[in-house]
Amino acid sequence: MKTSVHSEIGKLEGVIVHTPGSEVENMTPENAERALYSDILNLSIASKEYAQLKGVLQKVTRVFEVKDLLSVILEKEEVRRQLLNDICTLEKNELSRSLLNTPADVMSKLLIEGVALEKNNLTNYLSNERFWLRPLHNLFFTRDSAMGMNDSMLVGKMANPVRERESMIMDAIFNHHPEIETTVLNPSKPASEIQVHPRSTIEGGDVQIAREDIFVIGTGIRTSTQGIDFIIESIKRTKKEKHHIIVQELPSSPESFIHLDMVFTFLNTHECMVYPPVIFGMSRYRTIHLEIENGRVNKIEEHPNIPAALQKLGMDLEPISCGGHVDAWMQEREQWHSGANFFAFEPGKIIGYQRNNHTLDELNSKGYEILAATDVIDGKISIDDYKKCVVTIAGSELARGGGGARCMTQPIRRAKVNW
Ligand SMILES: NC(=O)NCCC[C@H](N)C(=O)O
Repeated sequence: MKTSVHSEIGKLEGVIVHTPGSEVENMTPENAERALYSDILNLSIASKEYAQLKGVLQKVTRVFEVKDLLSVILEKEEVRRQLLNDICTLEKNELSRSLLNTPADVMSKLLIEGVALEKNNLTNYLSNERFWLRPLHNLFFTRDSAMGMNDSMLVGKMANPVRERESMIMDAIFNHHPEIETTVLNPSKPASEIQVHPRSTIEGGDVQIAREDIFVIGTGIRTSTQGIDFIIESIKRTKKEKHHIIVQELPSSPESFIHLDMVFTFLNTHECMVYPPVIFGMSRYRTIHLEIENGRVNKIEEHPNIPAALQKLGMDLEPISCGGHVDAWMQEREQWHSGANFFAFEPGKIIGYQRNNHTLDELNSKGYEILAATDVIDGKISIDDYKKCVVTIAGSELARGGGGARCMTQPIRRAKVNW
């Protein structure tokens, strides 16, 4: 499959996900924060909820699992050696011979779920660590570790060490999987002529492809301005035609504002979801438009907000309020549980959490039919019968991990949009 992501809403043709496994439970309240969770999760409940997301995706597109993709590339001796070596160097572990010799599918599982620390010497006996290789608690948020940008896959440069192995795995998959054809752009392995600032970080939750020539990117605690400068440099070097980057500054707290997609997502050709206090509130969080053409930045100017900046570029978007438009408390409560984090699998057809009632009522008042994922999966209703709909998934446990439907999906191919 050739990767191609020219929008946030084009009909989905391929998506990478990760079904959560034991890695989401392998933490205590004390280290949940280190794992970047707001709470600890119960896997058996999370699995049932996740099955709803995956079940809906399987109805509409081709779904790839990270674990399977990884198993395939680990069959190649030089790939497994290189990847394990890179991981051990990064995580300051000695290369494990026994891990290197495990079958590909077992190794894939271990690289995701972690390897327990053997209490076989004094240091290990006294260590407070439970794992020699830590579990990838956040892998089910596949959105963040790599992102489709037109015909390339940009590998994330994660802001927190606990997520760095995720982007290494994605880099290896995109470079070596026989079924995926793409150009990989990786700020950790830049082309020789591009300087990457040591403070560069980029996570997919912040990067949105509004249109082939317009990227909307959040900057805050996860994606640094230096990370966005890397994207600008790459565009300068590879594209002659005019491209636009709209940068949205984000608050650094609470943790529900980590990524742009927690406060702003595209829903349709003419509609977007917004968390009003951040997107429209009187604040010091600026919206900055950079225009790039013929290898240089032509223009940098500020706009009142993202929809206003997009309107100047010919994209007229009606904002729909997360939490409804009446009560600021409801907006705040529903944003906290990823109420603005929708995933579009076709223009006007989106997936989101069932729990955010006020947001769903607001969408319904704008013509979105509310469909239960279970009914879609069971074939009781067909998505094709609706022009606009929101398919709702259960999300009591999943939301505690800190993300929603957009965070849990990494589209690699979408059809072009008929604007
Ligand atoms: N795009 C997103 O907003 N992803 C959610 C990531 C949540 C995860 N616990 C993290 O803090 O990285």
